[in-house]
Amino acid sequence: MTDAIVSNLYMTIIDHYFSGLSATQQHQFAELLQLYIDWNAKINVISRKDIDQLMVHHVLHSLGIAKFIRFSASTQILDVGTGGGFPGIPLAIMFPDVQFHLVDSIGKKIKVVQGVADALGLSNVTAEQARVEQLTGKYDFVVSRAVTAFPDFVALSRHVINTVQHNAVPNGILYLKGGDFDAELKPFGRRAVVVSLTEYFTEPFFETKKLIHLPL
Ligand SMILES: C[S@@+](CC[C@H](N)C(=O)[O-])C[C@H]1O[C@@H](n2cnc3c(N)ncnc32)[C@H](O)[C@@H]1O
Repeated sequence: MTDAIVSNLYMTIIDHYFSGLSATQQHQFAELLQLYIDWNAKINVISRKDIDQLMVHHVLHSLGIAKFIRFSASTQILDVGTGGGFPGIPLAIMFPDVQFHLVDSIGKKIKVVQGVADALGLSNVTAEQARVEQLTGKYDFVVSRAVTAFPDFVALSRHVINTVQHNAVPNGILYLKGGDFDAELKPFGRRAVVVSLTEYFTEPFFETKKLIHLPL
């Protein structure tokens, strides 16, 4: 199959789960595969075996957050440890009226993120090489996937959460995580809400995948 055909097949998956996308959003999602193939050849941000699974393992996985919450316009989001742009880039396509700041401690990853955002014309995305501990700005939500153990992640990033609420869901951390992490959630008791992504998506990949929401 050519990459163009694979892109079209993937678009069917996105359309299936998210109806009503604009032509611009459809075009941006369809462009992702080729953009990541091209960038990944220069700077490795997605494992070579996983690039074939980009749309499910990375794009749809990121969009699990969009099933949990529809961010209101002008919400400010920080993606911590974005790597090649996940979950921030798919969410920025999904919510063009929401502002996304994507940070990673490794500069070459931010180069990829900036390249992808520029190619897609994502004017709601900024990207910065930084450690979250150094940031002084405030955000309604921190989104993230696969950065560190959850308690450590909360300790590193809780200082950036804004106390003024703009959304139906309380401000806080939205963290995508797989596997068994019950022990990691113990310190937060019932405050941490865990949703299985199988509630949203039927692909077997999501059988072990969860979203944690910690209001802060
Ligand atoms: C396993 S990768 C995950 C990348 C991306 N979130 C994903 O799911 O594809 C973890 C990333 O977190 C970044 N990172 C780790 N600690 C960080 C910190 N304190 N501040 C910012 N980025 C950090 C690393 O540089 C790395 O790119």
